[in-house]
Amino acid sequence: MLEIQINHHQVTSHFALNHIQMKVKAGEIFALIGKSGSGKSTIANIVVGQTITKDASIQINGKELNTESDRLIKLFKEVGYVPQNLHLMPHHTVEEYIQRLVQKRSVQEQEKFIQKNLKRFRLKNAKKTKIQHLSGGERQKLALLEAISKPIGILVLDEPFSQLDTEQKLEFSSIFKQVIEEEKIPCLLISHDLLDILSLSQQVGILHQGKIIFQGNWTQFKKSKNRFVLQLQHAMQAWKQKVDNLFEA
Ligand SMILES: Nc1ncnc2c1ncn2[C@@H]1O[C@H](COP(=O)(O)OP(=O)(O)OP(=O)(O)O)[C@@H](O)[C@H]1O
Repeated sequence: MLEIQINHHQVTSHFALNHIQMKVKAGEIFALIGKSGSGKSTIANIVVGQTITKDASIQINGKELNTESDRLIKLFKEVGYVPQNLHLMPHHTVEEYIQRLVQKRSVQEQEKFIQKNLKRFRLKNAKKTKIQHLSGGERQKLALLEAISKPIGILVLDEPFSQLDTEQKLEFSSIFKQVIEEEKIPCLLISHDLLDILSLSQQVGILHQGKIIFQGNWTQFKKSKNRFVLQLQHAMQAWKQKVDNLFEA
């Protein structure tokens, strides 16, 4: 279980996070959505330990990460993080890159890890391709693979869909969901587009000007009369109507 509590975090004189509370169970995805500038990346950075704040608590199974000593580390040790801008070494092939992730293991274990994950992440056909020549979807899959290649207690992804086309989004979603379930990790997923997280997350939180103005499961989302949720529901219905019209025509 991941428990996040950020009481107050002042970013600028005009912007602060206030009263943020989220709980994510093992194997579940909590999708945090909000418009640009609502504070999503600031929350992600606090949860992974890249932004230091004292008035916050980040706990994995009751163990506090946000302590004086852990705040000195650039990224909390138990955290897997896929940032918005990926930093993958461009001149390695996919296979070399994966091997590098597990180079401390025995040769046999390395080979087992490589074969298992080339299959699981559907990267077999790209194994000899240099990272600089990969598609956006392949790069995103490799970044996720890297994040889970060490023992972690939580996983945080910041806008993983923003560089992907529709087909890549669908493929990445399905692999991502399967990996989270298999690894049984609580996951915080940051996104600005509700359509990307539909049927992917168990819970959704809506962030507005540094505050969470709705959080719950999809049944609660459907029933909610919160004005921000209603706006999103209308947008979704409009999309559905467009798709229906296209296929009925
Ligand atoms: N290092 C910084 N210096 C000054 N202002 C900042 C800094 N980081 C964030 N902000 C401000 O804090 C607010 C929240 O930014 P944040 O990046 O968390 O939003 P976001 O929801 O992730 O936006 P986006 O979807 O565009 O990435 C914005 O008003 C932003 O300008």
